[in-house]
Amino acid sequence: MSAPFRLPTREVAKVWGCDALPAPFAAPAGERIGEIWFEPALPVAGLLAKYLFTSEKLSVQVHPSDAQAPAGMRGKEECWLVLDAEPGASLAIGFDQPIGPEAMRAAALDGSIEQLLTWHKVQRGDVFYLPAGTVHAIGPGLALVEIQQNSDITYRLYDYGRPRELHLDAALAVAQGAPYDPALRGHVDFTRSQRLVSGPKFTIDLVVGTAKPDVPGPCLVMPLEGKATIDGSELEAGECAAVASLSGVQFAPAGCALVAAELG
Ligand SMILES: O=P(O)(O)OC[C@H]1O[C@](O)(CO)[C@@H](O)[C@@H]1O
Repeated sequence: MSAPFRLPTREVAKVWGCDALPAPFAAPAGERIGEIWFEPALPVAGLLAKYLFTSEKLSVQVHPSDAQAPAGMRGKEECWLVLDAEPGASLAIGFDQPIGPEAMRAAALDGSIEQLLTWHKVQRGDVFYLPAGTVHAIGPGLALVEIQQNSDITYRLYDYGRPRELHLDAALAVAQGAPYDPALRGHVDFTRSQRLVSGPKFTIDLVVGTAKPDVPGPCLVMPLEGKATIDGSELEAGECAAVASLSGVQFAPAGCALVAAELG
């Protein structure tokens, strides 16, 4: 395979980010890093993988679908795998009760939307798939991997009074005022390989040990623990590569990794 296969990283400072990151990451002095992006590239240009580190709540937000995104842009479906959670850490997905657009607008304006969302207590190994249109907010005290469509369209409904831009009309045009489907939540214990997500926009496999998942084409490879070897070159935990196939990839016997592939 032609080098370089490692995707370049981008550290994104966020008001809700952390000034101390777990190894192998490190925040530059004085910066609160919320996200480490792996810049998408061929042959997997449609997927964006990130690590997220939170010390405060993210905005209450929603993303559009492919059909709802501005012309020429992708929508944003996303999946989270929780790597670490402080005791009591939680994240919000969907609403406790169905809610219409006007009530959602009023709740976003007065901040009560935060209490109308369903806050899920989380722990290491929890997995959530978020279809476009799902209203959500990630809480503090979390480290997670996010695999998402390669899109940076976030419509904020509420930001706890922080001085960041809101996008209420755009958000209300795509937001589903519905409870979260519990079938979209899972849990892994990192002891065995398994498929975490089977579509509709991408697949994600957790690989524990050396056996390769059934992923026939281009994919992202993200070692979480231990190294993977790609055509003889080592890929460390905390790195991510885009490969044309898994044929040249060797997973570590005692490691675990994520493999993500675009669908459609
Ligand atoms: O608007 P905020 O709070 O910075 O959150 C944006 C972030 O939230 C996420 O959509 C995760 O929910 C990230 O992909 C995105 O960068």
